[in-house]
Amino acid sequence: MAQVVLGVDLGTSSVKVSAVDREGHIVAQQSFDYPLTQPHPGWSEQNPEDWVNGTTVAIVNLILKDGLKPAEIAGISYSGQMHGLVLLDDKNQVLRPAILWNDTRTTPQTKEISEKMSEKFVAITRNHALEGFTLPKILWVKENEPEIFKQAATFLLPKDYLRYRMTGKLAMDYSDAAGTVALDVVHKTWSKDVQEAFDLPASFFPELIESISFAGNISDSYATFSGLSTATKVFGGAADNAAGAIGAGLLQSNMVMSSIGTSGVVAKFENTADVDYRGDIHFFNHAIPNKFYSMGVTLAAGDANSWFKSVFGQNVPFGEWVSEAADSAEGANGLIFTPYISGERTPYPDADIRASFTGIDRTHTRSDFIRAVLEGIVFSFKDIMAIYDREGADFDTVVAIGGGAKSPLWLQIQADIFNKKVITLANEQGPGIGAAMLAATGLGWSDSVQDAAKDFISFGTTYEPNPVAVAKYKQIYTIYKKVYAATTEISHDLMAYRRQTKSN
Ligand SMILES: Nc1ncnc2c1ncn2[C@@H]1O[C@H](COP(=O)(O)OP(=O)(O)O)[C@@H](O)[C@H]1O
Ligand SMILES: O=C(CO)[C@@H](O)[C@H](O)COP(=O)(O)O
Repeated sequence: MAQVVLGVDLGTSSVKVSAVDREGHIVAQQSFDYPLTQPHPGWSEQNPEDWVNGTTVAIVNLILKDGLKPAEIAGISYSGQMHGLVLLDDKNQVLRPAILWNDTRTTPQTKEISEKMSEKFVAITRNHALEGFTLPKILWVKENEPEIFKQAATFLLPKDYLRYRMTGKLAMDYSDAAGTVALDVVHKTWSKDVQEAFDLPASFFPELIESISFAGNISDSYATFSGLSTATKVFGGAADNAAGAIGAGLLQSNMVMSSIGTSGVVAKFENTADVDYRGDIHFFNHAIPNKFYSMGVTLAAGDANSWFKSVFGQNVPFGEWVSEAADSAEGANGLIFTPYISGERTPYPDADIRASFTGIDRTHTRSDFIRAVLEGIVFSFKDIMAIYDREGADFDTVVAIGGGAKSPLWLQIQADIFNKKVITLANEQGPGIGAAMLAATGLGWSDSVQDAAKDFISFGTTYEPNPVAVAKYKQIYTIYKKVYAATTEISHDLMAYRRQTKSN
């Protein structure tokens, strides 16, 4: 009987479950979409039950439609959207909708954290307290929904909640725990300083495990619900960017990963914690025990493209929509888009900045607008890479993953704007493959995550920078860099106006 592992990629727009055999081949894949609600400007929530139901439908389809036998599924692990707060009461019941990574309601709490702990906070957690991270969300509920917070016994992150529902056991892995900004990243313990500063009891913080640790078997109740076997072993799993990084083979410091999912990420493998970005770039524990990775985030990358298509090209298939940009030219004939539709994180930690098109001309066509959107997203990645350049980090290869890596045109735009070689994976599902590698390592199929990479990772096409396009993009990027400063005050005034009209 051929055994497989399941890599569950719990994304923001959907869950994707990949069944992967011992040789690293994806033998079947199923996904399920779920909604996101935005009840107020800057808010972003999901119902944790949707994650459980979506994952279960995908697993049931793997069994019923793809013919996977439950007894063949040896192990399961996860890649999860990061930072989302799932608050649980003392019976482990969900107390309110999950507050997601792209929810920016917490600006007052981020200020409170910086004022109370200042540089000590960055020294312990290796990050600034940004709106997207979990600790500010915990404080927001404490201050704004005290009746709910009074009932809260513990909290989990999205994929940890899903794992709990599949095994009945509460735990959080280090790579995701680092993104709460309540973890002492170097010492791998919940920070007592953070707990004391914000009056949070130690009992509120869940048990910490490694990404490759055995976390339990499929529970009786979930086996009945899903058709899985209770013999299937479940392993910790990782933050989606840590899982994506290992799934992209990012195991050496000469490589960076560029991920265009709902959000956008540029990440780099860090062998030790010696490098100090002073919080300008996130610094987290890796899914590989005692290794680290750094990363910067564009809050809306694929999402800016999806949003634009949903407004101006609802019925056009994604592939066709993105390909239309080929009818325009490098620099979109002088049209620049900044992708700040949900605020921004790196390098501008600014919840109230908003997107803009600059230079709209009577001659511009839809293809120019689409091209400007694709380019603006990649320019925002270039802004992240500028921090690595400033710190003297040397890399020559970019591995592209995420839904955005399905488009050859967008990949060439990345190579030309970065002026680096861009490599794809044979399958763009980096986080799902990373999750499968964690299960394979946990099961002992491989001695280490690095060892699993030899079987599980196969690269696809290489995109080389074209010198003519590189020169044009260099010129346009110089102009792009001026847009943030030029639009800050206007954006902030408009956000204040929206808040005022919403409350009237
Ligand atoms: N055929 C395509 N070509 C280019 N980009 C695409 C295509 N299909 C989807 N996308 C982009 O991929 C994004 C979703 O990426 P994905 O990695 O699936 O996200 P997540 O894991 O956050 O749910 C969409 O927002 C969209 O912009
Ligand atoms: O906030 C972050 C990382 O800090 C995001 O990268 C989330 O982890 C969401 O990921 P996707 O759903 O876009 O893959």
